Parts: sequence; structure tokens; C-alpha cells
Amino acid sequence: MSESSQHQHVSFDISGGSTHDDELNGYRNYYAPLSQTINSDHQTSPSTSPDSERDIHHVISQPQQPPPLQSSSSYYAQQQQQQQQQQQSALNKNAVDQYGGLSMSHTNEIIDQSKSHDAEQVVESSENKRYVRLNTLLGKGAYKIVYKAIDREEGYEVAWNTMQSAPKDLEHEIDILKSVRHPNIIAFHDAWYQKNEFVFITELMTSGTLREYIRKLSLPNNKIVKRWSRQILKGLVYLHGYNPPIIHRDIKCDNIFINGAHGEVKIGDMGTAEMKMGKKYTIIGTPEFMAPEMYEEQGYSEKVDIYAFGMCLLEMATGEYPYGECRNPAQVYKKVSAGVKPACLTTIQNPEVLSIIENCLGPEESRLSAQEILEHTFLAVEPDVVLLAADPTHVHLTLQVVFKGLDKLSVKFDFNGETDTAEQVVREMIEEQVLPERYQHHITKEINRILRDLDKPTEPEKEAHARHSIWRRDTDARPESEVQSELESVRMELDRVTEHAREIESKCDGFEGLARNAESRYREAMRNLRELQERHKIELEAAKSSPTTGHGSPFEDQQQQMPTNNISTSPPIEVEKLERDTPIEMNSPSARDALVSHILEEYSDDTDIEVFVQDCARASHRNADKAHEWIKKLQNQDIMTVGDLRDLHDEDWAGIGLTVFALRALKNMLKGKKLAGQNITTSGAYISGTGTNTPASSAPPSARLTPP
Ligand SMILES: Nc1ncnc2c1ncn2[C@@H]1O[C@H](COP(=O)(O)OP(=O)(O)OP(=O)(O)O)[C@@H](O)[C@H]1O
Repeated sequence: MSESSQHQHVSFDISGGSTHDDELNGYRNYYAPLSQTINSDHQTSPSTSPDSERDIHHVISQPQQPPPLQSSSSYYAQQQQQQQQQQQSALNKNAVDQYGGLSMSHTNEIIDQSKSHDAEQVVESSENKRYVRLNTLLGKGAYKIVYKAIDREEGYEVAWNTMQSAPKDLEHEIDILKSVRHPNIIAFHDAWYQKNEFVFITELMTSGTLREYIRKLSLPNNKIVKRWSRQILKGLVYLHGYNPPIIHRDIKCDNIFINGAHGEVKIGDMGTAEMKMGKKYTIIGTPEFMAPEMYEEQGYSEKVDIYAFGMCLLEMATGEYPYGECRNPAQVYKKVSAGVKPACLTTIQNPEVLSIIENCLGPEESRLSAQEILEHTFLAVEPDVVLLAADPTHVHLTLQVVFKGLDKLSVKFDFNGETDTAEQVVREMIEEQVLPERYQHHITKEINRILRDLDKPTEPEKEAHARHSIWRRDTDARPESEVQSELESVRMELDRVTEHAREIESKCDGFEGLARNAESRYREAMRNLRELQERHKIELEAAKSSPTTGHGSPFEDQQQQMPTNNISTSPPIEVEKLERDTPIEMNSPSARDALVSHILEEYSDDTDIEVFVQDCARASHRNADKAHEWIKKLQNQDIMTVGDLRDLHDEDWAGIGLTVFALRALKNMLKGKKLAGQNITTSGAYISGTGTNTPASSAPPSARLTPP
């Protein structure tokens, strides 16, 4: 018996007439007609304890309908025994050759092992041979026993539902159920009668019911509640959108199934749904989920499903079964008809959830439709605004508002970046009723975000564009001479700009030449400095070891002698000049030190190319735009890390499309990193021979490039 059996749904024989055939005789005392129970004012039927009353099972009230399958334990045991015997003979007869030639000789064992996947065996097949039932029991409810089966035609698993007794005149309903196709409704594939059974094949759900999930999760969070609710409501929108609407009539968390892997939620147990032609008078359902009008003889509409959805939402949001405080269906009925809401409603904290539930549990005429609830702020998914197209100047844009998960059509519209504003366009769309007003703020914000994300046209671009527009607009109306002179002036402008570009280019070449000179002078200075240091060291050593050297410390002596040495004095002056001329000085000593020490940290191969290039640009005194341009060019060549850069061959470097300066800066920086045992100066150059890869700022004074 499924967990739901504790809260079985019950149908009340409001006509008072008994419609039960002999099958029911053995378990009559497991239920009591509602009228009887209520009249006795909470008294249970003499032979029924309150608990067994909770175990009441379905009684279909329509006079002409045969009684449903019942499930008192003894009855069920009997039925199962019979079934097993039938299964065994079915096995022996036809199953072996239907599905892989499996041996079926140990049927009883197989049935005992019916829950084990290893023991999955075919036990019977449909008359048309399309479906084969396995011995894997998926679950039992008050009406149905459900097994796993295989659709041999499509090659996927399905659920094989059996009902011991069912109305024989279901052809019409079956046709309708087969035509119901929606991602949030369990698909109904086929149905037939065999022996005493009504069998129907439905989509197989792998992760149990919503109710079991709620128990597992203890309390689903808001995000899950929203996701589940949306899916249930979408299924209801579909059912209620049928003409005439299909009323499910037994929406409850036990009848909503989950495919855990994708969080898919589907409404199941469509067996109780019926086409609604005006008002119906059938009373069937689960007391806790039944709207007050279902208890009355006035008929009801698809809004009973909305009431039941409200109860599901209550259960999802509180983790409690609605009217859990009641001990039997009669108490539930009393509360429902007196307008007393379930106790757990008071524990709802979220005002939006509360307002939806209160509306669902309110009077039928004011209950929202499934579609309207979907659009409630708690459940509505805010629409996306996407940029579909933009011209090169980013003035003429095509945007689209996409309503995710809603059945609303997306809205596509043109936007002129020069003449339109997001506020005004959104207002127009609301006035024209293409957009619901509640999205005004959100969509305005989204459009503005897109405008911000687009590179704004620069002033010259705007001017050129304006000229172009004027040209296009006015060409027809203006005299030819005027057009000619405008053309002439544009040509002159173009020449001027081209000339300017050339000048800048040649200046760049000049700067490059300067940079090259500076670099070679710098190397020269380095060489001199090294020589000086070496000589200095040797002289110091010699002074220390010479006993004849008289006065003061040998070091002081040497220091005093040094200025007289031509070679030793010139390089620092040269270096100082170099440092002044070189365009890669940093603004403040601390900034330089920081950069230097940062650069000195070895760039690992997986260093992001952006980090590396930004450092390189700073070291070479290039601004952020330049760095961005270099980064883009590198990334266009799929160079994402320093490692990628290191892997480049010489010919690859040429293909990046960077200027000679940029290439050299990057290469130097890269090589610099690789030179072990070198020091770097504040200008980003390296000094060999100091032994360790420490920042110049922390190197001994003699190793510093800056003059004393
Ligand atoms: N499509 C399915 N896929 C997988 N398991 C299913 C499917 N349908 C039903 N089951 C399993 O079978 C059990 C019984 O099904 P269900 O509850 O729908 O039967 P029922 O007789 O209609 O019961 P009730 O009316 O009391 O809800 C379920 O609890 C579930 O475990």
C-alpha cells in the first residue's frame, strides 16, 4: 500500500443508495457513507475505529458505476494470490518467447523477488504483444497495482497499471486520455480489458511522488516549491484549456510524480479525470483536497483542481498534510463546509505564498485560474530581454522580450539608440498591451543594461553617422551641385584624416626607433655597470688582503678611490639618463616597487593572459585601452594563458597582429621571467650576476641600477 493510503481519497454516496456489489461485502465496515458519519456527529460507524476510518477507501458514488477495486488487506492478499497463479500460467504460456527467451520456470521465486532489478523477468504480455510486463512492482494504491513494463515497439520502459474492476464504458475517456500530451502530465499510452482486469499503460516515473519527496527533503526550499508549482500549474493550464475542460478531480501530492534526475514533475492518476460538460455531480476525491462545492450537489467546475492545488502548495510549503489535525474525513468535511482552513496555514511565513493559497481555498468564483496563478509574482519568471541584432554603429537595435516558461508570446521590437529611451518604449508596449504592466520596471532595467553593455558610439562615429544619415535622407531633395560640394568636402576630410593617420604612424615609428636606441644604450650601461662592479669587487678583495694598505678601512679607501675611475663613474650617469628617458618609468616609487615585485613573481604557465598583458602594459607605460586591445588580439588567436604565449613559435608571433612595440614588450617580459638569477630594475630591466631573483629594491645597494 502506498503511503497515501493513510489519507485515502474517498467518494461519498450522496444519493444514499448502495451501489456495491458482492465484492464489497467482505469490507463494508471499512467505510461509512459521509452523510451517516456526519449525522452521527463525529461518531464512527460502530465497527470502525478512528484509525480504520482514516483507512477508508474509494467508493465511487455514481449509481451506474461498478464499485472500484478495494484494498482491505485480506481482500488484497486474496487478489494477489489469484494474480500470482494467473501470472504463473501466463508465464508458462507466452512470456518466454516474448522477451529474450528468459527461463520462467521459477515464477514464484521471481514474484517474491519482484522488487529486485536483478530478477526482472517478463511475466506477461499485452494481446497485441507490444507491451511486456515485468515482475517489478512499482507500487500499489487503493485502486491500482502498478508494475514496470517495456514498450517493445519504442524500446522504453513504461508503467503497467492494473485495476481489478473498472467501468466497462471507458472508451470515450480512454480516447481523450490518449490524446492528452503535455510534458507535465503522465502520458497515457494504451488501455485494454483482460480477464477481470482493466490494464492501462502510462509513462513510467522514476522517483516516486511529490509527497514522498516532501518527506525526504523535510521542507523543500522556495526555489523547489516554485519549480514544482509552475510545472503542476502548467499541466493544469493544459487540462483546463481543453474544450470542454478536463477536470482532474484528484490533484494531491500523492498523484504528482517526479523524475528526480531532471526535477520533472508530472500530474498522474488521470483515471479520475472526466470531461466537463457543464457542471458534474460526481463526488470523488480526497477529503483534505476536496473543494467545498465538491461536497454539495450543485456541481463543480475545473476550479476544484485549483482548490486542490492550493492544498498541494500548502503541503509543499509547510511539509504538513492539510487538515492533519482532523481524525477522520467527517471532521475534515465539517471544517471545510464551515470555511475553517487547515491549521498549518497559519505557519506560512511568505506573504506571497499565503495569498496564493488563500485565493485557491477561497470561494470558487474568486479563485484564480491556473494561468493566472502562474503569472502571480511569486511564480512568474521574470522575462529576459535579449539583443537579436545591432547595426555596426549600435544605433538600430532589434530586441526581444522572452517570457521564459510562460505561454506568453515573446515580443520583438526595434529600438533606436539615438531617439528612443527604454522607459518610453516599455511604456508604449504596456499601453499597447503587449507587455504586462508588472514587468515595466524589470524590462526597462534590462533594456538599459543592454544599452550600457553595447559600446557607445564615439563622437566622431556619431558625427560620421549623422552625416551619412543626412546624405541618405536628403540626397533626393537637394540640387546636384550641393551634393557634389558635400561630397568634395567629405573627400577632403577623408584626406585630412588619412594624412593625420600617416603622421601618427610615422611618429610611432620614431618612438619605436627611440625605444630601440634606449634599449641598446641600456644594455651598454648594463655591461659597463657589471664591469664596474667586478672591478670594484676585485679591488676591495685586493685591498683587504694587502697588509701594506695603511689608513682607514680598506672599504673606505676603495670607496674614496672609485670616483677617480672613469669607467666606474660614467655608467651610473648614463643609467640615470636612461631611466629618465625611458618611457617605462612608473609614477611613484611605491607603485614601481609594487609592480617590480609583482613582475618578479614568476608567471606560471596557467597565468591568465589578461593579468600578464596588463602588467606588461603598465610596465611599458601603456594605458588600459592598449592593454585591452593587446588582450583581444591574443585571445582571438586562442592565447589564453602565459603558457600559450610561451608555446608560440617565431612565425606565430608575427601572425597575432600586434605592433612591433607590443610584440617586443611582451617578448621581453616573457624572456625576463625566464632569466633565472637576474634582478630587475625599477624600469623593468634585468641585471645579471646578483645571483638571486629578488626585486631590485631589496637587492644590495651595489646591485641597484639607480645611482647612489
Ligand atoms: N507512472 C508511474 N510510474 C511509476 N510508479 C507509479 C506510477 N503510477 C503509480 N506508481 C506507483 O504505484 C503506486 C500506486 O499508484 P497510485 O497511488 O496512483 O494508485 P491508486 O490506486 O490510484 O492510489 P490512490 O488513488 O490512492 O492515489 C504509487 O504510489 C507509485 O508508487
